[in-house]
Amino acid sequence: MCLEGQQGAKKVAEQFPEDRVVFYYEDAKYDIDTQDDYFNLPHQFISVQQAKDIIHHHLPAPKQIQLPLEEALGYTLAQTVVARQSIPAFPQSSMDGYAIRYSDKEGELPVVDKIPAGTTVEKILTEGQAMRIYTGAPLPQGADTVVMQEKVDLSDANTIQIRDEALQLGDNVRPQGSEVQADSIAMLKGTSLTPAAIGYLASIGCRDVLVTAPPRIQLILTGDELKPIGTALGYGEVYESNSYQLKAALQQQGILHVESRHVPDDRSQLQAALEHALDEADIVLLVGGVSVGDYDYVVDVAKACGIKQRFHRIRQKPGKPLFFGTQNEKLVFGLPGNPSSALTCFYLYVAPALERMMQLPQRTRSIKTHTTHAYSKKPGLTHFLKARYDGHAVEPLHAQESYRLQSYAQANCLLILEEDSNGCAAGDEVFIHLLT
Ligand SMILES: Nc1nc2c(c(=O)[nH]1)N[C@H]1C(S)=C(S)[C@@H](COP(=O)(O)OP(=O)(O)OC[C@H]3O[C@@H](n4cnc5c(N)ncnc54)[C@H](O)[C@@H]3O)O[C@H]1N2
Ligand code: MOO
Repeated sequence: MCLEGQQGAKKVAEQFPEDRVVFYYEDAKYDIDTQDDYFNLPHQFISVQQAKDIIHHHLPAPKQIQLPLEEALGYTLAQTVVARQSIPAFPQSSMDGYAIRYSDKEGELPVVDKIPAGTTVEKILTEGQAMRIYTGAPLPQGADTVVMQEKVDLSDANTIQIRDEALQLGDNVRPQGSEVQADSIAMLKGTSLTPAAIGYLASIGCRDVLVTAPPRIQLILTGDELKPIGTALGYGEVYESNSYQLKAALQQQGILHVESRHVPDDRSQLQAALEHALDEADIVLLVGGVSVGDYDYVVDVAKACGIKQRFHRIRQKPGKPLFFGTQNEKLVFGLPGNPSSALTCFYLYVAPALERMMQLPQRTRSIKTHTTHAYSKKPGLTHFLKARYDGHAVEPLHAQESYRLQSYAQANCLLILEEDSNGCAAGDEVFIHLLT
């Protein structure tokens, strides 16, 4: 059906002057006047880029959570941290040696006291004296310089003579507040919490941090044929493996705790599991049952649970039957059950959504390189081939079938062959999607 000339279609066409707008018959009942109207359509069999745009449009605003520092690795700081105190909190020696007044450096100085690290009583150094001091110890009041112990002659009478031509005022002293001043900005909101960032926050006495929260995720695995690993396979059974790879991929995104549940191909059990998951989670990942078979209930059950379909099926291989829907701010992905398809859909659609929701640094994923081998395909679907990139060129691997993971286990990227292409010849320039 052609909507040319109708109000809604006209307005969309005005907003996307470069694009041709094609509507399926079912969609024609929707009034499309705004970009929101477009994104709210229950799209079918769309392009990879449309799918990415639709997911992006429906992402909820990032949330925040307070975490103990030791659990904050990899998250993004959601609040600027202001230092409560100056660090170092006192002028501190950075060497094992002697604390002196710089103006006394030529004289013979009696060593009148000893200051180990951890000394809690402030000592006072008067003119013409030295004090033994150790790395990390507080400088005595009156001292301004530390001489390394290798650069002095120590007499039997416990006096020192300095042999350090290059000695400068303030040498080997860490001034109070030189790391950070009390009440100044210690770390800006948006900083990625690397091991060093966590160490730095600990060193300034910060115990808990406000970070962008990882979404709560529930995994639902569907299929009568699935058996847990560790048991013997009966006739017609397969090991349930998708939960392992998806949980591992989620862990790489900083999501460590994921609840998963296996449900048989039964409409009411699936509906109960999905309703429970929607109560508990921000994102539900359903796996399997998303295609067109008589036992593929995911799409129907999602609708019965009040989930609005945003799209079903993408013009891509593997992962063609991917479903995406929302219920208020909750996201529901129906990943295809074939293991390669599930993982590829995770990498292409779920991982970028998580990165945005968690405000993680955007990784450069798509790069241009050359392929070592030819690969032919028919136009119509974007192909994502399991492939290995060595820094110079990319090699498409064997075992591209979506039920197989053998070569995926060796892959570090996906080689992208565009929807309308016939494939590639050896040496052709291609885009790859990096996985590591
Ligand atoms: N007539 C058609 N049949 C199929 C089409 C189609 O367009 N027309 N699409 C095919 C494509 S492409 C895919 S991908 C699959 C997706 O199917 P489902 O999402 O419905 O997945 P299932 O049928 O439940 O399972 C597919 C396959 O994967 C195995 N599986 C499922 N879950 C797991 C798991 N957790 N761990 C390990 N293996 C799993 C399952 O046993 C099947 O072998 O549909 C095609 N069919
Ligand atoms: O899209 Mo399916 O994922 O080709 O096997």
